[in-house]
Amino acid sequence: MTSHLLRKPQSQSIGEGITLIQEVLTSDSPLDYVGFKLIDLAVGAVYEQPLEQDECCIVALTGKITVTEGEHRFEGIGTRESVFEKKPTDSVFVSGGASFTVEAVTPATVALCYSPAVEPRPTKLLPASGVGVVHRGKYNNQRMVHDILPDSDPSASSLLVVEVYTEGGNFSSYPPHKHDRDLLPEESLLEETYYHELAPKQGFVFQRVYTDDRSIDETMAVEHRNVVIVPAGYHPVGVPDGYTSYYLNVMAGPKRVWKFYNEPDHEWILNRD
Ligand SMILES: O=C(O)C[C@@H](O)[C@H](O)C(=O)CO
Repeated sequence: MTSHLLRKPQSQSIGEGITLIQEVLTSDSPLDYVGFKLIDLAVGAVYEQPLEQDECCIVALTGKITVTEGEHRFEGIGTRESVFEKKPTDSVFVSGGASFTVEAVTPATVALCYSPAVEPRPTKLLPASGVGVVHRGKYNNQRMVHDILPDSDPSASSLLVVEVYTEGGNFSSYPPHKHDRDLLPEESLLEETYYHELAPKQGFVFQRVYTDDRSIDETMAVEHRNVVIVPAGYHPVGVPDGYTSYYLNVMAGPKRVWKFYNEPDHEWILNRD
């Protein structure tokens, strides 16, 4: 059966030195709020993007880039050659209605994270030094999180962006939680995309996306550079021994609050000594 939630990488030339690896649009996915692109840039390549109704977080996943929007110019940003250096990177937030360019100073991979521009916000560098690093979980449920655009940071009007590292033998986004009901303060409605990388590259992880009524229930073998779309439901990730998992989450919904709801059957996992 073809999965509607799992996207394999493509390799489509969309300009001189620009390769589109992933593209998730609201028009070709079950999502209403979240869009995502991943592009590879050769040195000197310039990607240009006019934004209309969407705001965008440009994440310098690897390599060095220069981002320009109007009079704003952020030169040579980006901190790592591989995401598996496990250090935070630089990003730039650009609001709806603006137009930006990304130029590669070195070979680079750039994540473009989109959501509706609810209110205008100034263009802003989100420097690596400002990224919160959080270690969560215990036993085989440990992960490290880089908060690039958490809900505590008002730089964006609807977008949330986070990176997560999970070592082999561990689960993350676990115990299973969801955020698919606009029911604050108990739960917020946030769609989500997962962009995955693996080290070493031939690895895979398992991700299950499922709702309480099982109208969605897919368990996917997810490989390097795949995207998993989470329109609703629980979305845990399990990482086989020997491999390290990285994923970049983009979330958005009607309210910019990350309030998740743990699946009651598995909540006991959080309450162990
Ligand atoms: O803590 C984690 O395991 C990361 C997840 O919270 C992940 O960012 C997510 O599921 C967001 O809803």
